[in-house]
Amino acid sequence: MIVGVPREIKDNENRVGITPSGVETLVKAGHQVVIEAGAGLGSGITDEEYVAAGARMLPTKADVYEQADMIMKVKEPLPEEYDLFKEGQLLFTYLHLAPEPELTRALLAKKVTGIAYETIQTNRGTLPLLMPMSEVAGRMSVQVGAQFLEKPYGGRGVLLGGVPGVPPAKVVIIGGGTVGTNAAKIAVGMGADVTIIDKNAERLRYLDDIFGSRIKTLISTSYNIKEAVKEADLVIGAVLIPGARAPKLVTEEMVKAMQPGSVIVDVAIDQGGCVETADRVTTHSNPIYIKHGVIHYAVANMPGAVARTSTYALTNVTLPYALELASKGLAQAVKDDIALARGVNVMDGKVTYKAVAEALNLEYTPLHELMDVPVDLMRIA
Ligand SMILES: NC(=O)C1=CN([C@@H]2O[C@H](COP(=O)(O)OP(=O)(O)OC[C@H]3O[C@@H](n4cnc5c(N)ncnc54)[C@H](O)[C@@H]3O)[C@@H](O)[C@H]2O)C=CC1
Ligand SMILES: CC(=O)C(=O)O
Repeated sequence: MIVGVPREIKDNENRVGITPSGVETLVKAGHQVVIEAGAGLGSGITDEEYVAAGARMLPTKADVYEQADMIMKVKEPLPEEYDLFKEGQLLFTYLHLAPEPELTRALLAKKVTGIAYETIQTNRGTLPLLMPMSEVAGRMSVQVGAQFLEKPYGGRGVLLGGVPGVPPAKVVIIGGGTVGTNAAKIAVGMGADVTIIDKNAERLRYLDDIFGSRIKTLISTSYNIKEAVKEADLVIGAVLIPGARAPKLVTEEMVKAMQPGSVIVDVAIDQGGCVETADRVTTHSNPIYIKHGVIHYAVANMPGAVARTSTYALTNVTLPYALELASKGLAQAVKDDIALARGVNVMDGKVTYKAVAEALNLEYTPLHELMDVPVDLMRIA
């Protein structure tokens, strides 16, 4: 198979879909890898390193899309890439289709098979291709939140850890999964007063076990969220229902009740955001806006800012699946690996992931109607 890796074009997206080590693995398995010139530079990887590992560099993105059977990248394609899709091409990347009707339409029209990193899910319910980037974004969320709480950045002028004689800042994390846990690690380390809210009591029990008395936990109800958010200096949105639009748990009224200069980092913005007033996606170039006096940070590719770390963390987990797809072909790969099958969001002009179809009000075609996969594919043990 020819695997193609284009350069990322989202604002300040410095990650790349493959490393030289990944190129070597694919080439040794008998595949060809074509990479857009300069694709790795943002992550500190030169064209020469790719060539030494066995890749062919191509001058333009169009060349890569034209030659590749499978496109392997990081972020969802942007409108200028839609015309480059080839019918039947495999697209292996983060897709986040629920808030992206136009991209979904383009993939359906070109009959591209879109395999979304973020919905590949094991039988235990874990999301192995989302996890490393959630670790990065969770850790970053507290870093950026602490920065924007500083007065010169428009914040309340509050130091996360406080100092002796002055209490620490209150950090409220909504969603205690990978992002939430990693945010809590950093916030606790900085000495903040941390509350984690989740709908899953088992998860809260686990977090209570690992953090002990250094955090407070709250079950997710609208009342608890309202009371916690009112007092918060920093709110971190970290909920996820795989594939679906994020539920709007923090309402505009709750945001109005926050102190001016407090900060919201809605990490879940890639799935539409869990804060009602996080009504637009921001970029690394222009990361915040202010609404009701509260700073909103809603960057959908946070790990792109720490590209070197993130590229290696991401490709550690994507490569084994890419190798399965390239070596076995789609049909055999999804038959053999149910986690990978759960990643198929669109194929043959049909939406094959239920939460995406529901979010976009499109017809849903279960994958087992198109491929040899179990009828109860989405049943998580
Ligand atoms: N903006 C960015 O650059 C990045 C965004 N993300 C996004 O961050 C979000 C969170 O990802 P992960 O932590 O990996 O997901 P996860 O699945 O590990 O955790 C999500 C948590 O949300 C909880 N949850 C679901 N509904 C809830 C509700 N109504 N109230 C309270 N809690 C609820 C779940 O119980 C779970 O513990 C996702 O949308 C992910 O795509 C991840 C990485 C980078
Ligand atoms: C998860 C995701 O969307 C990102 O890492 O950019």
